Amino acid sequence: MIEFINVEKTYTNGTKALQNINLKIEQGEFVAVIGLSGAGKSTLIRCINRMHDITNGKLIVDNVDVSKLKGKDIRRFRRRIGMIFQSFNLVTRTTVLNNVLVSFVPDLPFWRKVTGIYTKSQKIKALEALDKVGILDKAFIRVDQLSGGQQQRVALARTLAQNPDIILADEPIASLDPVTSKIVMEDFRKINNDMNISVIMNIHHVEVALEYADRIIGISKGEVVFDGKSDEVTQEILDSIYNGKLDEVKSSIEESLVYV
Ligand SMILES: Nc1ncnc2c1ncn2[C@@H]1O[C@H](COP(=O)(O)OP(=O)(O)OP(=O)(O)O)[C@@H](O)[C@H]1O
Repeated sequence: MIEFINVEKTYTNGTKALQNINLKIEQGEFVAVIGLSGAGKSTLIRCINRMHDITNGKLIVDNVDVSKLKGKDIRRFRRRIGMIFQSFNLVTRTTVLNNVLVSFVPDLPFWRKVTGIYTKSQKIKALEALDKVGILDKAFIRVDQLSGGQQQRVALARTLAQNPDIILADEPIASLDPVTSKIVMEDFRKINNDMNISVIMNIHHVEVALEYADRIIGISKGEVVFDGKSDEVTQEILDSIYNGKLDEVKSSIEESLVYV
């Protein structure tokens, strides 16, 4: 379980990105975090794996007080939390399989890191992860020959290979067209349903969030203004989360897709 208790985050330049955050997210939930640009969605997600430190309050993940972790313990903790970014973060000039195998690097002894020799069982795990997201046939293809959606699925496979309990996804479909977005969202749904991995996703596409997530957390100016089931979300609630600017958000998403 992920628990935020009176969490506050103020950046060093004085920007208060989060305040009064109180949330409990159970294992296996599929949560979408929505809100205007600058509302604090990314900050909220990135506090969970200590990419950002909280300034006040407590953040507990499976009985671990995240703020108290140090050195090796942070790295060990992060192994249980996969992170997916809008930009995929792949090494495009090598194969799909090599990109997934990278997830094992922190576990390798020094000589294996240098020689890049992975064990048979690691290779099997990597191939299984590719199979789960439906791109096993692409294992030996260079990443730069794949479409955006396929690249995001490689990133998902790389995360799955590390056997996480939680996947944090920061705008995973922001640079994908609607059809490809759907395919990637189906992967998230499958992983969430079949493997009981919690998915916490920051997303601009409201309709997609409502379709795929079980729970919606609406953030406005660093505070939670809605927390409930997707099917409880009404137009009024969306207006309060987006300060009445939802149409502007939708048209800016449509404009950005013209350039995909
Ligand atoms: N590293 C940083 N240093 C200072 N301020 C930051 C930093 N990162 C984010 N902020 C500020 O914190 C606030 C919340 O930002 P955050 O990126 O969490 O919002 P967001 O809802 O994810 O926005 P977007 O949808 O545009 O990504 C904003 O005012 C932003 O300018």
